[in-house]
Amino acid sequence: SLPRWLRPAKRRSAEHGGDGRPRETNDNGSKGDDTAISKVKIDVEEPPETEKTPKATVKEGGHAVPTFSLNEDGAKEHEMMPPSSKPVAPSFPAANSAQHASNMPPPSQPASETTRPASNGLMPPPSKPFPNSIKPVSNGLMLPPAPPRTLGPPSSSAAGLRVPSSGPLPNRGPPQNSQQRATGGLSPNGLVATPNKRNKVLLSPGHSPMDWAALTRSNSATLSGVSTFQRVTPSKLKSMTGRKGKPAWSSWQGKVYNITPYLDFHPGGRDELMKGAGRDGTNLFMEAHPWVNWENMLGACLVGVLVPEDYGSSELEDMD
Ligand code: HEM
Repeated sequence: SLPRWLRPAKRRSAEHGGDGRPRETNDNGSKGDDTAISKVKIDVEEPPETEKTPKATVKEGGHAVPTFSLNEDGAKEHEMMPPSSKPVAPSFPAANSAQHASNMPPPSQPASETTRPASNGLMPPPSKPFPNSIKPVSNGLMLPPAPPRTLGPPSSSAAGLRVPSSGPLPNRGPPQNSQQRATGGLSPNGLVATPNKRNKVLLSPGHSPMDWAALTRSNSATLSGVSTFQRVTPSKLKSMTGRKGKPAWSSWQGKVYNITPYLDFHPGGRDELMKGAGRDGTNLFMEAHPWVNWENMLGACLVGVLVPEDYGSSELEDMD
């Protein structure tokens, strides 16, 4: 394959003079492919003899020929080649369609490109041909970016690059996590089976989450049920069950909240929320909906902080 590359270059120089030997060179082998390629080149370089001629023109074209032959015959080899670089190919890849088809009208630009490669093609090292071959292949397999740069070819090449890049639009991962989504994800996992089922209750009118939010903003001072910040012992917490006229308190990460005002607003229902009354509700809460922000929602219901049993006065114990 390599020798072919070299050959085409030479031929190109000679051919550029304006001869129509292309046919001989075209013999390279892949007929079917040649036809396709030839078509492209033909459009670019010489409008003249259409299909049959194209083969000859291609080789003579020099630039086109080498690239073509490589593509067809040695496409595989070239595929493996590193994206080195130079531009001869640009015209080529453009012709290959992927880029051209999508972006630019081939005729005018390709011609310019072909001419360029020719100039380059005369002396240019083997590297050029590779890129070309690579490009066509690359259109399907590899990324096109490198070749266009080196060539610095016309807008068409650039366009081609742009297009492919845009084409493989980023695969976007899972949608952003929202509370709801999180719940959905959890349910499938099965770890939190119950919550997944969304055992929500029908909240009475005026008790929607929005209503709760409005309430906490307006009456924050009264929702805790206490006038001063409390030091709450475990026994005290235990006594605040929400029964016998007492409010329901529940602790979360060392903080004690009065959950009574929230009972009718709790989407999971009063009964569920009451499971945490008089005790630390962290585990229950986390099992049901770890994505819910307890502190934000019940900030207005903050009673105080938990303290060791012997921390306070005996009065607290008497409360039981
Ligand atoms: C302490 C024991 C608690 C239990 C056992 C419990 C249980 C539940 C259950 C079973 C649901 C319905 C299922 C679901 O929505 O996934 C639910 C929903 C909900 N709970 Fe609780 N809950 C508790 C405490 C709390 C607390 C303290 C808050 C507020 C800080 C709260 C806020 C919510 C919210 C906002 C929802 C709706 C969640 C959503 O729509 O994604 N819960 N809860």
